Amino acid sequence: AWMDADFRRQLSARRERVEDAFEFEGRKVGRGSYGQVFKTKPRSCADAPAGDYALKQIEGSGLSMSACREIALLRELKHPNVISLKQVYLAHETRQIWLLFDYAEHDLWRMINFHASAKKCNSQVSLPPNFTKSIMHQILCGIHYLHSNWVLHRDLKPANILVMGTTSPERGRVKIADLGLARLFHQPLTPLTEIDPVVVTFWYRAPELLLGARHYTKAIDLWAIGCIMAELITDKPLFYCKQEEDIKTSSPYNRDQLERIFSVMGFPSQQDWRDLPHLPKYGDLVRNFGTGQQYARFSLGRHMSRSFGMSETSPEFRLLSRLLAMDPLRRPSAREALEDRYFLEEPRPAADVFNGFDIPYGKRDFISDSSDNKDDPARQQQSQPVHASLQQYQQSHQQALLLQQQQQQLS
Ligand SMILES: Cc1ccc(-n2nc(C(C)(C)C)cc2NC(=O)NCCCN2CCOCC2)cc1
Repeated sequence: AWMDADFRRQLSARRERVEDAFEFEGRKVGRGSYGQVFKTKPRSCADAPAGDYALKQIEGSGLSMSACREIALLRELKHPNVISLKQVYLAHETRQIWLLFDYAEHDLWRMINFHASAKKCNSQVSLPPNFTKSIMHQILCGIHYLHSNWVLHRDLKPANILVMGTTSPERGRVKIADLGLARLFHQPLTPLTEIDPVVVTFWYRAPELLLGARHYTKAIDLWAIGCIMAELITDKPLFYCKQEEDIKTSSPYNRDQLERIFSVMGFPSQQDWRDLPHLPKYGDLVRNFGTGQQYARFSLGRHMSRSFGMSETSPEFRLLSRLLAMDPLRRPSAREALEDRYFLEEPRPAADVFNGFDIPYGKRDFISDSSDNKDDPARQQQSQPVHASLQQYQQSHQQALLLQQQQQQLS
C-alpha cells in the first residue's frame, strides 16, 4: 500500500468514528434511494455543539458518483436557506460514508398535509397572515443563491423544502434540500389513502419538460416554485394528477399530466408560447389535444378565483401567474420574483415563517427496522396499517387543537 503500515495505523487510531461521536441507534427518520437519515444528538464526549443533527448514511459503499456529487456540491454552498453540510465521516472499515447536517424537523409536504387534513376535520389551524409570503421569500432567496452559483435544483417539491423546528436556533427558517427520489421521510401519520408521493410525481414538472425539452433550466425551477406557492395557498397540489402505479414509460411526455395543466391554465396559443411548435413532443401534443379548443375557457385566474376566491388583481395572484407562465422565457428569474410588489407590501415576509406562533406539527417519527422491509423500498411507506396511522393522526391532531384552544385563551 502506498502509505507505510505504521502511519496508517496511527491515522486509523486517531480518526473520529461516527458511532463514537453520535447516538443514532433506532433513530432512523427516513430512508430513500439516496440512503437513510437518522435524527441524532452528539455524545457528551463529541466536540459538536449541543442540538439535533441529521446523519445521512449514503447508500452503497465507497465514494460513489452520487456521494462525490453531494459532498463536492454541498461543501461549496453556504446560504441560510440552503441545507448546510457540517461534516463528512468516512468509515474506512465498512467504506461507509456519513454526512452530518443541522436537523430540520419539518418540511412543506408534512405541513401542507397537516393543514389539508385539518380542513377535512373542519378545524382550521391558525397561521400567521404572512406565512405563505415568508416561505416563498425564503425559497426564492435560496434558489437565487443556487442559480447564481449555476446550481439547478431540478426536483423542487414540498418534500424538499425543509423548515427548522423550535429547538433550532434558526426556528422557522426554510432550508432547501434534495432528499432523493422516494420521499426520504417516513410519514406514518398521513392516512395512506392520502396523496403519498412514494412514486415520482410529475405535478411540479414544467410543461416544456413534459414536451421533451432536453435540458433543465432555471425557469424549470421557477415553475416548480409557482406550483409550491399555489399549494401553500390552497393546501392542494395545483396540478394533481393520479399516477399509474408503475410508470414504465421513459418518455418525458405524460398526457394525463399535460391534460391537468391545460384544464387549469388553458391551452397555450401561438401568442402565449412562440417556441412551442419547436419542442420535440409537439407532434404528440397536436395528436392528443388538437388545437386545444376544449380548454379555451380555462385560465389560472378562473381556477384560483372560482375554487379559492382569489382576486386576479391581487399581488399574490400576479406573482403566481408570472411564475406559472407556460412559456419558460416569460417566467421571472429568482431575483425578478424577489423584486415583485408582493414582497414589498404589508405584511412583510418574516425570518421565522411561523412568526413566533406555536408550531402545530408533530416531530418526525422514528422508523423501526422491522417495518422497513428492504426488498421493496416503494412498499416501505406502508409500514403501518391505515387505522393505526389514522388513530395516531387523530391523537396528534387533538393535541394540536388543544394547543390552539389554549393559545386562544392566552391571547
Ligand atoms: C446525490 C446528491 C443528493 C443530494 C444532493 N443535494 N443537493 C442539495 C441542494 C439543495 C444544494 C441542491 C442538497 C442535497 N442533499 C441533501 O439535501 N441531503 C439530505 C439532507 C437530509 N436532511 C438534513 C436536514 O435534516 C433533515 C434531513 C446533491 C447530490
